[in-house]
Amino acid sequence: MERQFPYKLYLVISEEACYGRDMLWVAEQAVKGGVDLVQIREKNKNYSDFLESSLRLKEMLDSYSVPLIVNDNPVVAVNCNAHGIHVGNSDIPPSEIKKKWPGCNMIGYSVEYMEQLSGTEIEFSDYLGVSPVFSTPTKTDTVTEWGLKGVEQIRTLTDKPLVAIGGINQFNAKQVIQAGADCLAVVSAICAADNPAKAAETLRNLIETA
Ligand SMILES: Cc1ncc(COP(=O)(O)OP(=O)(O)O)c(N)n1
Ligand SMILES: Cc1nc(C(=O)O)sc1CCOP(=O)(O)O
Ligand SMILES: [Mg+2]
Repeated sequence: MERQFPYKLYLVISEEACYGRDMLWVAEQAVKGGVDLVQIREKNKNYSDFLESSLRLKEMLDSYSVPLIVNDNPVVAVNCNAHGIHVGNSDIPPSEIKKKWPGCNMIGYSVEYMEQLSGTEIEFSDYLGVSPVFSTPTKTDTVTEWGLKGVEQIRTLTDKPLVAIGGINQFNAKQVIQAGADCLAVVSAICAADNPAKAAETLRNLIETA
């Protein structure tokens, strides 16, 4: 049985997404509200700034026993002793990550095409990002808007844990879980909220009662 995935609410965070608020503060509030997995996703930082932010975030998250996932960059991930990495179709594939980073605890892999589900990379992945469930201004270089029907369909085709991402908020969270997602990943629903702790708590309650 594949679906050993204890995480339910996944914060994907960057400095940019916090609109001038301290990223560590936003992340800590989110964890207090119920986030149980965090990904640092810095698309515009150089290596040393990305690493420095990751180290600071990791230190804070360690005090709550919340794992840190690094987006895209295995060197940053290894050097901040992250729990794992998330990669997509333009990144180093999961099979290569497994070879180069044997100590990696978790590899997330974005699914943008149905064909990926019958490919070999899936076997090397610990969860699949359903990418995106709904189109979102936060990330516009996406392919298929899966929608709820897409989540349902993917659910029938794999036993891998499914992390839904893209346009998820308090108004659709329950439906996305009911469609078959194991975990919801959000950027703006928490990072742009006036009260990130409250936003996380609301989402977490919706997930738990879906
Ligand atoms: C949980 C989760 N799912 C999907 C993605 C997207 O990854 P990717 O397709 O590699 O795109 P970028 O995030 O690198 O722009 C993700 N980051 N996290
Ligand atoms: C990081 C990311 N990946 C996506 C994908 O579809 O793979 S969508 C996305 C951003 C999600 O932001 P928001 O919660 O603000 O919609
Ligand atoms: Mg990527």
